[in-house]
Amino acid sequence: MTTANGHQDSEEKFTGFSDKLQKEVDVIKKEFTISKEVLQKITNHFVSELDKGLSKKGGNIPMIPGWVLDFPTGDETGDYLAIDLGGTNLRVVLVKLRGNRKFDTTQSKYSLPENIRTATSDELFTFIADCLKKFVQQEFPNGVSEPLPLGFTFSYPASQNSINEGILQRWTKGFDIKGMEGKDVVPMLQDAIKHFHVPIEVVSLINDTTGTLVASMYTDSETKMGLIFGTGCNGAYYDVVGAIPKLEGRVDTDVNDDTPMAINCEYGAFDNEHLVLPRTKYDIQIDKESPRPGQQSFEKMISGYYLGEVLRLILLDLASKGLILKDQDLENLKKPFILDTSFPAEVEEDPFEHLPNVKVLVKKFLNLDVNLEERQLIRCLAELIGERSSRLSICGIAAICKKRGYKTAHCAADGSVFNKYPGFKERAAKGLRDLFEWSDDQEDPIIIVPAEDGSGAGAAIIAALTQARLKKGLSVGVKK
Ligand SMILES: Nc1ncnc2c1ncn2[C@@H]1O[C@H](COP(=O)(O)OP(=O)(O)O)[C@@H](O)[C@H]1O
Ligand SMILES: O=P(O)(O)OC[C@H]1O[C@@H](O)[C@H](O)[C@@H](O)[C@@H]1O
Repeated sequence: MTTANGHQDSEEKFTGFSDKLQKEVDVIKKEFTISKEVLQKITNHFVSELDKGLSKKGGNIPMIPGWVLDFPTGDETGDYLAIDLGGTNLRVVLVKLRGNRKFDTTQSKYSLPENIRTATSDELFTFIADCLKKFVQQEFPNGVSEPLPLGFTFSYPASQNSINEGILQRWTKGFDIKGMEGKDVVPMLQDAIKHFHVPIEVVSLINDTTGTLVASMYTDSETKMGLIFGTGCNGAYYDVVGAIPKLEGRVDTDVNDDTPMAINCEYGAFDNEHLVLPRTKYDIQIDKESPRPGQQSFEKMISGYYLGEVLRLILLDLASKGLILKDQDLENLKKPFILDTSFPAEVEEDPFEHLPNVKVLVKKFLNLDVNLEERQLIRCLAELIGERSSRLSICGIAAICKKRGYKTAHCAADGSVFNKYPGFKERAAKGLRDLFEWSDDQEDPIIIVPAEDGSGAGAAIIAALTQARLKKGLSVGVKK
């Protein structure tokens, strides 16, 4: 019975799905559940793919040398600007490195304009330069005596022959700005900054995971990798130059086999050849309808840009079979990407048995009225999608540990899915325990910890490391 305020009263109990719906749920549950054995199989293939990415021949995973050739000491100092062009926001950060593993940051966050994913490159860099101009005027009202050094965090796969270069390999996360793939984005930013007469010099281009790695290492020397679970997914770690065959003969004389080299894995591209990941028909449809079909297979199953879309496709599928939402207007449900990942996240956070918050959420996002059975279904699907994302996400972590032989590690993670998706942290830790078969009575030797601000402080520290190398006449890229 429904009470006056539209909520189910406490008498009504959920007694299970109808037989036909239960059958569908059982199939979906099987497809979305990742067993320990499957985790282990995926991870072993992941290790060989990381190796392949560093080979001269290459493989699915780009494994991009990031030209960060030193570990942070924690004593770097100075004022640096950083910008972070992510999948959802542009952040501008002023970082004051204090040394002694301490830094302060001031930041402003600007939502990316709605159309930015398909705008022109001029519009993108004008938007960025305009945000920088506003920020510098706000933070330095009396102007600056010399151009501010800037670390540019560019969260897309960009090849680098040096630290101040970034040739966009391909767009990800639904971006499709023409004329930028294959081009160096650093001069594009520097030209826009000059055009707006902003006193800034772009010193380095980094990936947000490289920044996360370095910033977290600055404050925690146990850090072994930097990870992002946000709009997209990715990881960075330090290898050594001698273990990177594709760099053979390409480095300067001041670099030897033991020199550290930060690697931006770009592992969202893992298994583009579809050998091990258990893709469902919903994953296949998302890939087919994306601007870059065949790319970022791993990312499209686990990251923030897509989790809401997976849920939408399943609901639409079950509605089209007449199992749910009968006689309702599905106009909104038919709109791609109408559900961002905050939707399944908030569904999972509804603490009440009758899921009243789910009712409100579905009305708000989809303009649909859902009964108790449909609310329970949405909850069940959100949990399956969230659990699959968390468990698959640890395969990249485990693969880096196996490849580098790390028996213990602090894995520094950032991004809204890691920070805000309910249960992500616990589910990921459980996935690592399952995969490595650690006994329950021991402390987890490999743990995922909250990262420092990689795309802000990390970019600044890398700019500082780069300036220090240049001052000593050391190389910051392939030999001239
Ligand atoms: N409560 C939430 N739980 C999980 N994911 C969320 C939540 N809110 C937003 N998101 C997702 O997080 C992504 C934004 O990630 P974030 O790390 O904040 O930005 P960026 O990826 O640009 O660095 C979006 O895809 C969004 O759908
Ligand atoms: O911080 P975001 O926007 O979620 O990005 C995470 C990852 O998203 C991937 O799509 C990019 O190729 C990576 O470079 C990036 O690190």
